[in-house]
Amino acid sequence: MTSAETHEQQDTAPPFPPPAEITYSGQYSVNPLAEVSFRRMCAQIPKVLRRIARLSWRTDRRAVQLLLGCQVITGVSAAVLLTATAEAMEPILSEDAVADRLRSALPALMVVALAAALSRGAGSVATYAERRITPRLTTETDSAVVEAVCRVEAAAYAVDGFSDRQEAAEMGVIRTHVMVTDAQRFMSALIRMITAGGVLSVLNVLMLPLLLLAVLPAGVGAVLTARVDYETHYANVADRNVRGMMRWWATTSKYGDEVRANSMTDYLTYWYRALSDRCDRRTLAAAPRTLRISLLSSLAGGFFLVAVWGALAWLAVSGRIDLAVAATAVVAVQTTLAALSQVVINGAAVFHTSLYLGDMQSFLDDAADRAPQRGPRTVTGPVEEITLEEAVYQYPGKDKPAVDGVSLTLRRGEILAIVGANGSGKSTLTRLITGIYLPDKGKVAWNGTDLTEVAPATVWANTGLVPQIFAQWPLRVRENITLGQPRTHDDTPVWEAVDAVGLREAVDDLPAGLDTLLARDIFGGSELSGGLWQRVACSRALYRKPGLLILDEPTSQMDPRGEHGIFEQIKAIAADRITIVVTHRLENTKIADHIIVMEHGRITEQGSYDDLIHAGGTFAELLELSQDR
Ligand SMILES: Nc1ncnc2c1ncn2[C@@H]1O[C@H](COP(=O)(O)OP(=O)(O)OP(=O)(O)O)[C@@H](O)[C@H]1O
Repeated sequence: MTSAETHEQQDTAPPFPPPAEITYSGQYSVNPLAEVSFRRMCAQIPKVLRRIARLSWRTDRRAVQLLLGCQVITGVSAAVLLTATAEAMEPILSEDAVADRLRSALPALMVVALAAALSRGAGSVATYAERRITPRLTTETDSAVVEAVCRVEAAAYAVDGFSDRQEAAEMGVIRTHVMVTDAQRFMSALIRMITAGGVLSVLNVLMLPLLLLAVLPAGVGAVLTARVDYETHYANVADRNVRGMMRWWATTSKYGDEVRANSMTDYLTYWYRALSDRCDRRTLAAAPRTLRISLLSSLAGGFFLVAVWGALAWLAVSGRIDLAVAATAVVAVQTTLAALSQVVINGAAVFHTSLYLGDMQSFLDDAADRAPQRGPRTVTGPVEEITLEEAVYQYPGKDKPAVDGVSLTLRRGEILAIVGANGSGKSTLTRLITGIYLPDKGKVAWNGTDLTEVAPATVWANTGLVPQIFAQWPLRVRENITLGQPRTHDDTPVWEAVDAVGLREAVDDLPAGLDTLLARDIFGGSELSGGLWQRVACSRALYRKPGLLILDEPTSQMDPRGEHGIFEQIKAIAADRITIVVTHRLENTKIADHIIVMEHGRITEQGSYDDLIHAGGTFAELLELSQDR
């Protein structure tokens, strides 16, 4: 094709398709705030304050005690400050000589100065205490979310909305950065408001309700705005989740070659921007609503504020309160007003936080419910036999089972090969055998014990799995091999595992041998080739010396020498364990004692290699195709 033709084709090509509309359905697609009344929303604030206090208490008791002490000092100093101001006003506004007025007011003024200093000091110490709590609280909640996800039954990943709820929970973690600050500011403003309001009520009983009316619209406005923000956030959760995943895929150096050499950059950046624009559109669509809320609440607040000052002026001018009291009232009104505004702003922030914390908590609760609850029995001793009886497994949302009534017996010392077309259920079958998934129907038993009754950790202590797609951990070579096993100071078994997969030369070539960090992106890190990574994954499984060894396409990226070495090794250690090899390279199944052929989730043929090549079935056909070049 000439370059002119290429250009012409590009000119006439249809525009990029926009990202798919991502909406998940089911119970989690409903915004939990949609039906909630304003009163119920406000009622959440004390609840969330208690939760923040509980979380903080668990994180750092002394800092919480310090924080509470500071709150008390703030409140007391606010009351002392106002009372002393009232005392100072009387002599200051009297008819005496200036020097006498100042002398008489001096003790009260000194109390004012001391109370102000105390209040400021308490504020600074409270900030210090809050800074001690916040980072650890964030780490606690963040780690709780990570741990919860790692500990759920693997089947939970396929449940509708699980990953979006995880994304929503992440927002709760982010909010923990500001939640103690918000709660602390809310509490100290509340205390200042109560004390200043109390003093004000003593001066004139009418003032407090008027002041409340002046700030209440701002409070209502702030809570309603938080509600709108949350609605937008909720509508964007699924898109943000996918955008986050795509961001990682598009920017991680592992896929950099593919992105560049296949000229994917334009579409990926367009896609990313289009999804961001979609989120922005939802956010912008909400802006007029928040503007309306803000304007209306300011208008109502302004009206009542004018009424407050008007009332104060009227009380003073009509002689209902004397000038000294009026002057103190001005200070009290200012203090109460500032405190009330802070209460309202921080109260709304606490409410806003409560929404995200609620999501986080409900995700953690859901994840706890999805943690394995299988039974207390354990797998002890060597794995002698694994049996499957009519095992069926269907992924959520799928209309056909991935494994559909498989019966099988595996005995120690045997090698089983599983073959079959893509999507025929091979990997799912291995997940059932290892107990990663429990069958919907039928039974999987290890040494005669049904896996539904066995604590899964005791099963997985006996398994070694090389999955088709394995993780390339950004850890040192040593940890990449020993990951999942108890730590040991002795490198001998690590080197044995390295030698078993023919990796010694490559490890010796690395700058720091077993201590080399296998992460190209990190300073000082190194990278391995695809085949060498696959050898690392195999050595990880062999290092475990498992009772059940499962290798799902373990050598797909290896050179023939490497592949031969691995299969020799599998044969050499097969006597002590059950071994399963999933492969499309049918030649490799020669090492197996027994081969099963899967089609549409069922076993359609089985036998030894020689049986199957002469049976004239799918196996023989696939083998012939693989040799037809
Ligand atoms: N996590 C999952 N969620 C939903 N469906 C899945 C999941 N994993 C696999 N499936 C579906 O289950 C069926 C069997 O998949 P499985 O991965 O077990 O096949 P396989 O034989 O190992 O395929 P391959 O040879 O391509 O590795 C397929 O229809 C697949 O789409």
